[in-house]
Amino acid sequence: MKEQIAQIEAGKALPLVEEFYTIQGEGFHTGKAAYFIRIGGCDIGCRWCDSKITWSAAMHGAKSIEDIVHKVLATPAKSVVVTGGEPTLYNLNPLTSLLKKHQVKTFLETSGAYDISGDWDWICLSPKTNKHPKLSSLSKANELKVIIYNFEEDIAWAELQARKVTNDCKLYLQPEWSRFKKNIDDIVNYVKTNPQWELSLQSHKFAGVP
Ligand SMILES: C[S@@+](CC[C@H](N)C(=O)[O-])C[C@H]1O[C@@H](n2cnc3c(N)ncnc32)[C@H](O)[C@@H]1O
Ligand SMILES: Nc1nc2[nH]cc(C(=O)O)c2c(=O)[nH]1
Ligand code: SF4
Ligand SMILES: [Mg+2]
Repeated sequence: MKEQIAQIEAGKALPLVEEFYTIQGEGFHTGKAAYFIRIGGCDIGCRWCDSKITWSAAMHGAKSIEDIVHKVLATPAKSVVVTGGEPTLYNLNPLTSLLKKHQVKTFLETSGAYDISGDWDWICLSPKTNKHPKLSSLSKANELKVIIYNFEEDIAWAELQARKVTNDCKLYLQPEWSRFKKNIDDIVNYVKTNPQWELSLQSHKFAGVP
């Protein structure tokens, strides 16, 4: 157990919830094949989180990064999406350098609430009102993806965060899944009026894939 904790602290092993090869369903890279690594542990507590199973890291066994990458390399995947849970709770330097050693592109999904370790080809930051993103993380984002649950208040939150990212950061509004029907018309109208924003759908859920 002590050895496992040391391995996790060093970023040599990570609490793995699941791994799967699928299609990136959301945001800028939508539609491209990608291998997903979902890491356990998150203390942010979004009430609509679709991955609540990840919240307790202790429920998920630690897996060595060599074993994780070995499974990636057994597929034709050219890119890996590291998600969670909140993956930035961990030291991601060893995992990303091993992936890059094998010419695999590294994509991150994060709330931005913690410092970002690792070497990333693409960072998707989805800011949360429960625990605000760090300015240092916002400045690294290639993509800002704001979830719309309460339309008025979440749009205001989206506009506030958009002021803190770089000029070339892509801006997405993504309907919260359970309130899709309630909010989609307002989101579409907002994008038409404010075309700096784009619509991101969770297309994997429509396609029925993980
Ligand atoms: C499960 S989170 C894990 C990564 C990180 N903790 C985060 O929140 O960005 C992955 C992505 O799914 C989004 N998401 C989670 N639940 C959702 C829901 N019910 N509807 C739409 N998007 C959701 C998050 O905002 C995030 O962009
Ligand atoms: N297909 C698919 N695309 C995704 N993009 C971001 C996801 C995530 O949970 O981080 C996700 C996911 O869970 N599945
Ligand atoms: S930050 Fe991400 S994983 Fe954590 S509760 Fe929110 S959506 Fe879920
Ligand atoms: Mg998901």
